[in-house]
Amino acid sequence: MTEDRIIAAAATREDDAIEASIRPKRLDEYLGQQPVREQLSIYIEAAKRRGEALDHILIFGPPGLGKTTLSHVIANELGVNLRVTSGPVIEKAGDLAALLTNLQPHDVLFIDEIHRLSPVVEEVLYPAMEDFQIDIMIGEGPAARSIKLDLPPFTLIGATTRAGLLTAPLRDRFGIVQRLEFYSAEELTRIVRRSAKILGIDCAADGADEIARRSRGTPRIANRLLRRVRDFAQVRAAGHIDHDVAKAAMLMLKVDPEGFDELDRRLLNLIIENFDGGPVGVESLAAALSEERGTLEDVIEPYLIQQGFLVRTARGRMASHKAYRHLGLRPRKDSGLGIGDSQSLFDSEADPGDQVR
Ligand SMILES: Nc1ncnc2c1ncn2[C@@H]1O[C@H](COP(=O)(O)OP(=O)(O)OP(=O)(O)O)[C@@H](O)[C@H]1O
Ligand SMILES: [Mg+2]
Repeated sequence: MTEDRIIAAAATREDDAIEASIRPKRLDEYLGQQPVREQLSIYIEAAKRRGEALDHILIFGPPGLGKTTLSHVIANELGVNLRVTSGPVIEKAGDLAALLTNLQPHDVLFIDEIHRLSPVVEEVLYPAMEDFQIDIMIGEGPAARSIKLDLPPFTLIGATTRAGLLTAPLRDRFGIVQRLEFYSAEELTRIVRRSAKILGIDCAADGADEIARRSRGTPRIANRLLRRVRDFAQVRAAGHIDHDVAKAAMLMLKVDPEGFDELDRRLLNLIIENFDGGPVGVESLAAALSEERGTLEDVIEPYLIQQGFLVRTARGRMASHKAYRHLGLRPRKDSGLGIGDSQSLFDSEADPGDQVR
């Protein structure tokens, strides 16, 4: 199952527990994502100078890249309260109304998984975002009437792994849209070193580098691998992590030099062996892997695509030459797919199987 993956991008309970100590609180501790940081620092400063609430922000990107962290950072930098909720948790329009009417001026309301809001709740959000007003129904039956309530000016931050699943009217109401990208190995090295320092882990520069390079561009995975390598180092290397110790630990964890685990390799193998290198539709792939389609698309695929191992084409997924080589196989002569053919991560229009959204 995906939850058991050492490199699973979704948060586990252990992650959450350690979270409090290592989650960056200020913009200058939020490493990487340079363009996002630069823009946000300007927007934050400008809103503060004008004494206004910051415009609504939509943050999207694959799991574990720092969406939740960034919203905490934004609220901190603004010096306001952060109220946290998520799309599936807000069941009724009244739940959202209660949250909104309890905000202080300029507060941040963070809605995680905002693509999972119910349509009724979303309707309430539109005037709230646009005019800081909501319409609520008082009473029942013939005596029922609707009244308008004014809200304090606030900032809504919505996070989603799939911007494509948002309805157009909701997406249009965000003044600021930020997409998080996978982190470079250098950025992840800095994140690993920072976390090691906070957690008191003895980790040499080359050890941090090795962990970073196998973290699938994802800070959450980097932090988790750091903890697993620490366990290994404590038992086998007197607690000191260097390049060789990190490498040996990764071998035990079955995380390969590209940061792939067995599931990644199984996916690539499946396309190559069972589907002749592709193209194969995402539904067939998910079924063959016994994984949810959503997990395949949100968690497993994005990094493989970004790194050019997997290619999204109009007719489905294909394994690239890079994938063949990584698995020690010889590319099919006619497959003709180099990395250059890979499409951007969120450009999913090309796959007919994606049009369900
Ligand atoms: N830019 C960053 N610098 C340092 N650490 C980071 C950064 N971004 C994220 N992290 C760390 O990575 C972990 C995961 O981040 P976060 O929970 O914000 O991800 P997310 O995008 O909200 O994931 P999900 O989609 O699962 O909700 C946290 O431990 C956080 O401390
Ligand atoms: Mg999150």
